[in-house]
Amino acid sequence: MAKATYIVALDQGTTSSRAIVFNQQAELVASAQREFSQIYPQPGWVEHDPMEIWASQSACLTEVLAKAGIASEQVAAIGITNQRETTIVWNKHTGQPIYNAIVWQCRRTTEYCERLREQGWQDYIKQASGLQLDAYFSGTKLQWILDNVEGARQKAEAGDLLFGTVDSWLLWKLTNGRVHVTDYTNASRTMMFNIHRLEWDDKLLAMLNIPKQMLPEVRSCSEVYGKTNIGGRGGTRIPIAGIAGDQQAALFGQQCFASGMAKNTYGTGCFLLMNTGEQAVPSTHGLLTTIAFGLHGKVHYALEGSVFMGGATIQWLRDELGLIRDAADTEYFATKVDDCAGVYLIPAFVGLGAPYWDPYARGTIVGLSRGSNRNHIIRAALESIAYQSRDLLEAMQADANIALSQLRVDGGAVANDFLLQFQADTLATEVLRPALIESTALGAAYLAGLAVGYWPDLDSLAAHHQADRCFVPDGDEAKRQRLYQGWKQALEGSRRCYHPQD
Ligand SMILES: Nc1ncnc2c1ncn2[C@@H]1O[C@H](COP(=O)(O)OP(=O)(O)O)[C@@H](O)[C@H]1O
Ligand SMILES: O=P(O)(O)OC[C@H](O)CO
Repeated sequence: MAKATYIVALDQGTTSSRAIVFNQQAELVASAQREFSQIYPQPGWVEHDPMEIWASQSACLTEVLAKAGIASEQVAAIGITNQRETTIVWNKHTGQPIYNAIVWQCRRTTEYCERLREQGWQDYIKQASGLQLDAYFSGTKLQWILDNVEGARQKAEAGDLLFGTVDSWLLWKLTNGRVHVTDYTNASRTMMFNIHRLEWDDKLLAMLNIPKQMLPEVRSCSEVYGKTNIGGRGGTRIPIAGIAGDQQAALFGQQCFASGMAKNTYGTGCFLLMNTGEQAVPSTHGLLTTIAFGLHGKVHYALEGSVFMGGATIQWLRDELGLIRDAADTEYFATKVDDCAGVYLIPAFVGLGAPYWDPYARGTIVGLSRGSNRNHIIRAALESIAYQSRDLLEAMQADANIALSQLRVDGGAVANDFLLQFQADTLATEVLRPALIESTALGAAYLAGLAVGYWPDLDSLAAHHQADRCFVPDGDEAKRQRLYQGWKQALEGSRRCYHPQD
């Protein structure tokens, strides 16, 4: 009898690398996870060691196969999903990175962005790349490396250096330096890619002074890019057949294949993506236009809103205020009070992301009275996650003119029933939690499996999306509006509390 085969997803996140084995029913068979170092050389700067990323990711791959008890020839394909925007430059002859990876959270190029804004580039960037002019994206990070690492620019111009987001770096390592490729979703986060023409944009490259020869070739999200040898020379050669940035992979894993479907991932931050079909919808409400996936010769676009402080707000309650011992405790405390009693917490600790893009806003707690207690503050923190997501969805619906019928959710914080019920109430929309919340890894597995015929087509995946629970809105419209108005007022206050001239 032929042995069963599996798909392995490599999920390279901001704080850990993971590998997950899925079977043909899209069930999780085994997983392995390794954390790696976060490097903070200066306030606002964030780096990773690319070699540690690779070491942790390849160790997870070996470990997960051992845990699952499967031989490498039973792996039908590998899919890669990754933290996006994080920028790596390496020497193509030696395979050595020339600098640490500059992480998506790193703000070191804010001044580069200010300069580009003064030069009037903002509109062109938005029109060509779909992005806001911000240090979040790879373009200015790559420019910084070429400007600041000795000899980098000359080497890049001589064709000795390669650039990649984390997917490209892993693929290059997995194929022993043979394949230098990225996919549409990762390319669409670089601020160098034209999302309409589906090619590197010469004008943006000139603006950033980036030599084109260091960029990877851009391919679809589901095809065989190359093969990796597990078990060294002479070992089994496994196709690497799927790539997508982690938020796009989650959208795919949640099976939001049709226009108008949306998912929200509640991790450290929150990332809300809505599929807008084959049409790239420009945002006039502070969102990003990005590529959802490229498959079978077609590209689907998405509107995206990202919130910097999601579950991280809960970590702040735990680590800085000491109000809770464990993130899960928040549900117990929040439900000890009937409502927030007018207390709002605005977690603008690092400014505000979409749809406000205000780097100068600061965190506030407002509405405190003599009777306010820690339950109200904990509840306000959870509610802030839901309100920020509502801000995104309101912007999305205004941009795309689509009324959402259901929001699919995933990420660590969706274990919290209170949060999801409150989210459904404030959106007046059903919130659906799937049985398997590993949507990101599942999305990468689907993409790889589709490429090698492990799953024949999108329809064949439908049976694998199982609901765990659907949170139905309470229908109290007056309360919904009143509470949200309070949030909006509190938010305006947080934007006035610090100013660059201060
Ligand atoms: N039960 C819970 N209630 C609220 N927040 C939670 C809960 N469990 C985890 N979190 C939050 O979710 C985040 C972890 O989610 P995860 O998806 O692992 O994040 P990431 O992938 O960004 O590292 C943490 O910020 C944590 O505070
Ligand atoms: O690694 P995560 O899950 O925090 O996701 C990071 C995002 O891709 C950044 O855009």
